[in-house]
Amino acid sequence: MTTVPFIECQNVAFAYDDRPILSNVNFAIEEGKFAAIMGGSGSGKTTLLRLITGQLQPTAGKILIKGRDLATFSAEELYEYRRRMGVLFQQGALFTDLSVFDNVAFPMRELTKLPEKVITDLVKLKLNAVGLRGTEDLFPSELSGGMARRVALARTIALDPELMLYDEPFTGLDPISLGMIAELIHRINQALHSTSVMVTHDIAKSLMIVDQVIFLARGEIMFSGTTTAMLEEKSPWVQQFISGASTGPVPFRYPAKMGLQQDLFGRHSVSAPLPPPSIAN
Ligand SMILES: Nc1ncnc2c1ncn2[C@@H]1O[C@H](COP(=O)(O)OP(=O)(O)OP(=O)(O)O)[C@@H](O)[C@H]1O
Repeated sequence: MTTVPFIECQNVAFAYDDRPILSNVNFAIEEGKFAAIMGGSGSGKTTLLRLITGQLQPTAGKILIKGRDLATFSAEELYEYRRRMGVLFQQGALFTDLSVFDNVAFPMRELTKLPEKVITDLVKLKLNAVGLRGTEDLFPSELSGGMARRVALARTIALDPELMLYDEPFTGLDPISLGMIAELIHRINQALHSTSVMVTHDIAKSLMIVDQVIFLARGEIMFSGTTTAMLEEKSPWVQQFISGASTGPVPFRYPAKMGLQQDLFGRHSVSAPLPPPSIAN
């Protein structure tokens, strides 16, 4: 019997106005699996995450959630879909004027009618899960970067989401905090059996915790498969990303609309010679 994937992208394309960002994106993530979206800066990873949340709509193709086209969701269905989603943003943005307790309780108070007593117990359980029980009365300014990220993680799992989305959860962390967050994300994924998608640049850590990798380059999928298959992948794009080499097929330059010469001397100056580089002054 074939199962319906939790998320399936079918020939998805997306453009910001007339600027194409993604094309021909096809992949499926089965329920309970953990996928990493990797790729160079500007390759469209966050855009893909926004398409999955329904914040953006594809310009072509379909995104199916449990077999249903996200574009056909009613407002109520979209609300319900998002309510069951936990999103951990880059930097983990906590509300600075709320205590740790109120930060974690926030989604419970906003999205449920749970009594305060139950919320208090749940907040303690969630903080315990990230190793921070006892920090309830602290404010974000009193936390280290790693602790703040863990509080944000506790808030993200407040309502036991069935879909977890992480946008570069390791950014700006020291190696020890990074290891802790990676381990926590892994444990939480195992405990909640949630389907998870993580946008990340950190190959070493993420390959240890995810089941599959979707590798984007120039807005297209260069590789999609298991972590083992990725490590064995011969494509120079993937190889350069894994090795972190500064030279290779991954472009260094933004694709400017005109050449440098035209940019400096005007659109009709194709034949004007560039001056020699000046070392004076
Ligand atoms: N709101 C927007 N309007 C117009 N262009 C945008 C917008 N958001 C992103 N872009 C452009 O879309 C491209 C892909 O951006 P995106 O943020 O998805 O890339 P990314 O792979 O997540 O990059 P990074 O790893 O640097 O965060 C980039 O060239 C970016 O400049």
